[in-house]
Parts: sequence; C-alpha cells; structure tokens
Amino acid sequence: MTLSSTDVAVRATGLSLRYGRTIALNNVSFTLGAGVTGLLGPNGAGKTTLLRIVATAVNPDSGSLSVFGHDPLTGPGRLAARRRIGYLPQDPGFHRSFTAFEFVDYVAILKELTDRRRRHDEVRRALDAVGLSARRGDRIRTLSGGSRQRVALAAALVGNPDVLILDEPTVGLDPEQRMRFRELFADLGEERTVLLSTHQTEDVTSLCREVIVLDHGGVRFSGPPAELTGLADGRVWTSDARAPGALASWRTGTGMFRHVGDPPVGAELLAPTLEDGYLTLVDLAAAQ
Ligand SMILES: Nc1ncnc2c1ncn2[C@@H]1O[C@H](COP(=O)(O)OP(=O)(O)OP(=O)(O)O)[C@@H](O)[C@H]1O
Repeated sequence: MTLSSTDVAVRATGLSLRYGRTIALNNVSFTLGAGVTGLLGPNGAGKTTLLRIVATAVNPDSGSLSVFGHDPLTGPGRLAARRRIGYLPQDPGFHRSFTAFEFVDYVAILKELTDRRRRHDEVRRALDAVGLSARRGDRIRTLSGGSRQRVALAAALVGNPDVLILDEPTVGLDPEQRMRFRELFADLGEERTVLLSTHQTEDVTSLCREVIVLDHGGVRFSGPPAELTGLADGRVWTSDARAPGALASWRTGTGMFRHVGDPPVGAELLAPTLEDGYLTLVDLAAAQ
C-alpha cells in the first residue's frame, strides 16, 4: 500500500510507561506518515521503550495507539497491527548457528507465512533487498556486524510491512556500511512509514522528513530536521580562542575554534548543523 504524504499510519496519544519508580515515557503524542521519521534523544530518554510500544511488544500504562486504524491494545487489533509492522530491535536475538536464510525463514513462520514455497520466495526477496543474496547460506556467527544488521533488517522486512520500526540499526557500523544502510532506508521510506531511532544526527539530516526528540520520557521537539537545525541559528560561531561559557567549544582541524552557545557581540557566525540544533534544544530544556 502506498501512503500519500498526508496519510497518518500511526497515531500515538498520551503514551506513558513506568518501570517501578522510573518514568520511561510521560504523555508522549505524535503521528507518523509516509517517509522516514528520526527519533533522537540522550541515553535513557525513552526511545527504545517508545519503539517497543509502537511495535506492540509492550503495552503502555496509559494512552492510546492506532496503527492504520487498528488498536493494538485489543486482541484482534494487536494482530491486525502486527501484520502491518516490521521491527528491528536493538538486540535481534539471533540463533547464531542458523544461516541467514534459516533465521529470516524462522521469522517469516512467526509472521504466519505458512505456504512454504511462497514463504521461501519472500525470504529470498527480503535477503535480496538488503544485498545478502550471496551470503544467505552463511551461518550468522560467521558474518560481520554489518551483515548481521542486514539479516536483522531482512527479518524486519519479510512479509513486506507498511510500517518499519528500527532501533539504532547503524550502531557500530563503519562509514561505508552506514551509507549503504542510509540508501536502503531512503528507498524503504519511499513507500512506507519508517521510524528510525539513532544517535547519528547525520542520518537524520540526510534521510528524515520529520524528527522527534525525546528527553526524560517527553517529546521536546517534533518537526522537520531543518527546523531543529534552525534552533541554533545565530548560536554557532568561530574564533581563534576557546570560549569557556559556550555549551560546546573545540579547536577544529583548521586551528580555529568552533563554539555553540551565546555568541559575544560581533562574533563571526557559522551555519549550524542539526547536531548544533539538538544540543541547543537539550540545553534549553535542561535550563527550564
Ligand atoms: N526493563 C527495564 N526495567 C527498569 N528500567 C528500565 C527498563 N528498560 C528501560 N528502563 C529505564 O527506562 C528509561 C528509558 O529507557 P530506554 O531504554 O527506553 O531509553 P533509550 O532512550 O532507548 O536509551 P539508549 O539511547 O541508551 O538506548 C531509562 O531510565 C532506563 O534505565
């Protein structure tokens, strides 16, 4: 199914979840449409918890969720929602002695693809989509980290879900592999809804139509990446000396210093990056 740019695939309203005394999510609301939405936030902000709720792996304590109009908090709604969702968790729980094909086939069985012939075609399609056709008979324990992440992505893709939930899929990958994954996610986002949790601000700049920033379990920002970058307009500058009062200040390879924060009068301003916008946002939130 192809979504138009205004269709809503996922609607989350007032999601909250506690682990004992820890408030992991507090009244989180957002909608997801077509394309890639980035999820940024400091360690412990609640990103994995949020993805697990959207993937229907855990229920929130309160709030509601709709996936293509299905309510995953009811039995039939959960099944209908799960049929539309592919999830790449932080730890995919591989059986390392399985081959890539066997693992994706195993996930396909869990996804109710019962006809063996059609299932095997679909497993081959998913492995092909992530560029692993030639390695499908290799045991997972013999694969590199990048290839393992591809197997995990193929498992998320099997059954051709409309919503993909990806929890830090590029962590630990080298720059070339990260770029390859970006290509894949951009292609996937053309016809699907992709929610991508990452610590890589470049992933968000280069891929995402929207970005959500979570901090201490709450949504601190939601909007286009350029708007997040814009929060640091007029707050990034260069000089030949350290600026002790800045949020961040370092000597670059050119020998000049780059600073983010409140600039002095007459400072030579630089164009901000999304990372500068993110830093400014998290700092402003901390000051409140
Ligand atoms: N199973 C659990 N039991 C108790 N506390 C938990 C559990 N899972 C997460 N937490 C806590 O809930 C909060 C949110 O955790 P979560 O893993 O969702 O954050 P995150 O943004 O994904 O972090 P990271 O970027 O480090 O992966 C943290 O304070 C974490 O310690």
